[in-house]
Parts: sequence; C-alpha cells; structure tokens
Amino acid sequence: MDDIVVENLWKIYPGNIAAVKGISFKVEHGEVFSLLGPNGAGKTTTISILTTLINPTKGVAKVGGYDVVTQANKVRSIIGLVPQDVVTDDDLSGWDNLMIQASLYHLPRSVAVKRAEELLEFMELKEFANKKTETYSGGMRRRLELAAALLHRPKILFLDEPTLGLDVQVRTAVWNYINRLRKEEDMTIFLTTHYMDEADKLSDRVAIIDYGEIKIIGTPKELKDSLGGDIIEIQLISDQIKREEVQKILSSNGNGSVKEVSIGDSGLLRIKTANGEEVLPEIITKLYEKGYKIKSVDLKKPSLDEVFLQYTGKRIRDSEVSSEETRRERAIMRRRR
Ligand SMILES: Nc1ncnc2c1ncn2[C@@H]1O[C@H](COP(=O)(O)OP(=O)(O)OP(=O)(O)O)[C@@H](O)[C@H]1O
Repeated sequence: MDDIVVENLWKIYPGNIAAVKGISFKVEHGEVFSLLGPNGAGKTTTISILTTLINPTKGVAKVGGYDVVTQANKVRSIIGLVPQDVVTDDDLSGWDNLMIQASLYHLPRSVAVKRAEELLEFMELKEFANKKTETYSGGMRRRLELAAALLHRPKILFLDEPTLGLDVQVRTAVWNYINRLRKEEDMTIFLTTHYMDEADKLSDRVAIIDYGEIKIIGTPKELKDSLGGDIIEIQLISDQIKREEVQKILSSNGNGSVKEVSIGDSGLLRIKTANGEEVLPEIITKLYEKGYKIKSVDLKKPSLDEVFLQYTGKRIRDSEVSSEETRRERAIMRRRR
C-alpha cells in the first residue's frame, strides 16, 4: 500500500515564485524515503504541503489515503512532524514539553504519561526529563523533538532536515534512533536532507530535487549504479607517455569491465569500470612493467554526491550547508533569549 501519493504537485508563492513544479512520487508503507536537494530546492515546501501546513497551488497529494487539502484533519491525526526549526520550549523541562505536545493531540493523561516514559527511555533522555531544555545539547533537543512527534503513535513520520546543524557524531547517533524506529515500529518515514551520506545511510529510496523538480528517484544503490561504476585515477610521473601503449594497457583489463578511459596531457589516466578493486592492480602492474612511474592512485566509488552532480550539473556546496546550519543555530539562539 502507498502511504504517500503525490501527483503533479505545484506550489507557486506570491510573486510568481514556483517552489515546486509538478512533482510526482509514491512512498510505500514501511519505507524510509528521502527528498534530497540543496537550499531552496523545494524540500520544505513539499513536506509542508504533505503535513497540511500549506496548500498546494495545483495537483494532488494524499497521505495515508487522505487528501491533504480536503481531509487535512484526518491527515494530521496519523502523522508526526519534526520541523526544521526548534520547537521545544526552553523554559520547560523535557517532560513538560512532552505533556504539552500530548495535550495538543488530546491524549488522555494516563496514556500520555506512559508513552512519554517509554519514549524518553527509547531516546535515552530519561535522566534529563526534569531538566529545562535550555540545558540540552543540540542532539538531545532533536531526540526530544522526535519523542514529541511520536507521542500519538503516528503511522507516518515526517522529518525536515533531522540532523541540520548537529555535529558529525551527534548526527550518527540521531541516525541510529531513526534506524531503530524503522526496525521496531511499523512506520513510514519521509525525510528531507541536503546531506548525501544521510540520504544514503537511512533511505530505502531517494528522490533528488532541484529547482522544484524531481531529477531522479531510486534506491541509493540504483542511483549510484546508474553512474556506471567506479572511477580510477592514476597520475603518472613520466611526461613521455606513449599514448597508444597506455591506451592498450588501460583498455585490455578487467575482462571487459573497463568502460571508458581517458589520458590527460598532464599524465592523468581516468578509467571508468564496474569493479575498480579488480582492475586497479592489473593496470598498475602492467604500467610498471612498461616502465611508467606512478605518482598517485585514487579509486573513487560512486557516491550520491556524484549522482547529484550527474543529474543537476552541480555539487551541493559547503557554503549552502553552512548557511543552513547558521540559520538553525540562530533559531536556537532566538529561543534562548
Ligand atoms: N513563503 C514563501 N514565500 C515566497 N517564497 C518562498 C516561501 N517559502 C519558500 N519560498 C521560496 O521557494 C523556494 C523553495 O523553498 P523551500 O524552503 O521549499 O526549499 P528547501 O529545499 O526546503 O530549502 P531550505 O532547506 O533552505 O528551506 C525557494 O526559492 C524559497 O525562497
């Protein structure tokens, strides 16, 4: 069964800003699905439509079988959302934050208490439950926000940039919680991210979005395989390269698994192959045998980063990442004031 169905969805903001341009995709029950894209690609707009925070301009979106516009209340009752901005109240304890969230969902007190206890345990926050959240680290806040979104046992969980602004170790810890959720709960998870490794590690399937359009959808493996394999780069020292000889060495290897070779003027050899580990030693041995000296060797396995480059013509730049991180940090600071 499909938990999320999106068909030809558009969002045009005032000023004729087309944030989402006719996207379509489906998410099956139990899947972890990532929308991966840079700043301004349309990720938050899409998740906001799916969680009924804003209406689409055109097209259809159904969540859990309910239409997000005409059956918004039904949608809200079956989803959990961890938004990008910090939503915990710093002046309250973790426990009180959860109780407020429970009252928003009209959970009976006894049910709320039981679930809050379970979730604080699950998120390893039990011993901090009575501390004000202003004392929490970024990772603890995210875990509390996850707990809050899970109180009413949603069928479908939406996470907008779940690890934005967290440092690498804390990100890995949050990933572990998300992975545990997926294993232990019968839940569909939809997340947005601009971190390639996050999309790769967490998702069953990834959709790459850029300028409001979906460029490609598939499992991380399918997307990486679509690039056609590994890339070997060998920098030769010798400036007297016999091109024909080198060409022959490069092309005659790997039982036909070598797909493309190029020889740069500076002695940089590039080989595209399905199995880099097997091909590399053979090529190096043959180059040595012919007297070529090697300065460096690099075996690049395909990554979602390369996939992104292939389908959008650009990389997600560090500057974009850091500006987003700054934004989240600023939001935390605002709450602290
Ligand atoms: N309320 C709004 N009014 C006008 N334009 C908007 C509004 N919200 C978003 N946009 C614009 O729509 C485009 C998509 O924004 P969106 O926030 O959905 O992207 P995103 O991929 O989530 O990026 P980010 O992570 O930076 O939010 C951007 O050009 C953005 O400036």
